[in-house]
Amino acid sequence: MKITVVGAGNVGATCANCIAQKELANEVILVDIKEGLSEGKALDMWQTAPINYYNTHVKGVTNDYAATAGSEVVVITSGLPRKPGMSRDDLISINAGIVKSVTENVVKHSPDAIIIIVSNPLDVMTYAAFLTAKKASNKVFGMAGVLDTARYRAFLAEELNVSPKDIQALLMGGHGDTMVPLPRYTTVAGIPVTELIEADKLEAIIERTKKGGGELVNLMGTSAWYAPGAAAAQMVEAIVRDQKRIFPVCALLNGEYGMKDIYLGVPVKLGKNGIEEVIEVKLNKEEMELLEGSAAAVKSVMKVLDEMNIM
Ligand SMILES: NC(=O)C1=CN([C@@H]2O[C@H](COP(=O)(O)OP(=O)(O)OC[C@H]3O[C@@H](n4cnc5c(N)ncnc54)[C@H](O)[C@@H]3O)[C@@H](O)[C@H]2O)C=CC1
Ligand SMILES: O=C([O-])CC(=O)C(=O)O
Repeated sequence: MKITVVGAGNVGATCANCIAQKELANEVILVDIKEGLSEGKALDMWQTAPINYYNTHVKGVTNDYAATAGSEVVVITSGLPRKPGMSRDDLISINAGIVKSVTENVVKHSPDAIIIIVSNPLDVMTYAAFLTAKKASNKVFGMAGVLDTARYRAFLAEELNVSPKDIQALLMGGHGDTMVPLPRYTTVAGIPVTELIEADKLEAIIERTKKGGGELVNLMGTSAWYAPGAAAAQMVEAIVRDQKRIFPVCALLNGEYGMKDIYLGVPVKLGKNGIEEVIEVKLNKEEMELLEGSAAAVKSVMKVLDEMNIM
């Protein structure tokens, strides 16, 4: 079992480290364009193996896709992160070209790989990778919902003073400020969250979740990496261990939720075949309107991709 992570920056290195610590593969290849960066980070990680007690060997390479050949899962994190004052969508002109060229290289050497996109703007970059890879959409999808629900669950756990392990939640839509946390599908050990928290406090948590990425960008001057890296690794785990986990994932819709030809966050079943099912939960009128609003925001960024004419 070989897994590749492209981009040895903050998110990619964290993701590779999580994959190694969970022993999800014999070998993890970490790729970057910056000479020495992936080699150095991989060597540093490998030196934690005797301390953290794992066998997975992380190897770093500079732009050498031959070393990634035969990977079963590839996580693409290469691209610029945003700075304070920017939106994720502002990254499109640079990141679209990066995601396209990286995807071409990945597919050339690992034609059967399942590809998970992390680069922003997430929904549109995942669509770009799908167009480039020319693979079935169950094998090309994006990570955002696992992270966004983790933020939502962490905020709720803190407010309610309960274990984050006991919070189950669903969040749909694009990975932007229009994302749609769903209180009707949020429980604390099976208890509807609305029975445990005042409406105004829940609303404040929903608003904080929607802007959760921006909160961290403002604090650090660049975007988050611990939770994003761990979230992508959790998706890899569901695939390589064929766990049939239900996660919100950025998936191509083909009529589900009345939408087509758009990548959007929806609940799916993840297993060894990648997306094994897109789950259609019942949404009420208000929830559906929010999801449609989020889809419209993603479509407006898809238009920019179209205008750039690089796909
Ligand atoms: N989907 C999500 O929920 C999240 C997405 N992100 C996105 O992930 C991306 C990476 O973020 P960070 O790791 O913080 O950035 P970073 O700047 O720390 O790392 C990015 C790495 O990509 C490398 N790179 C650039 N072009 C490349 C190419 N053609 N081939 C290989 N490597 C290349 C850079 O050299 C750099 O090391 C950003 O676009 C960010 O917005 C970040 C957090 C969450
Ligand atoms: O906010 C950003 O730019 C990075 C990201 O997608 C997140 O942390 O949710």
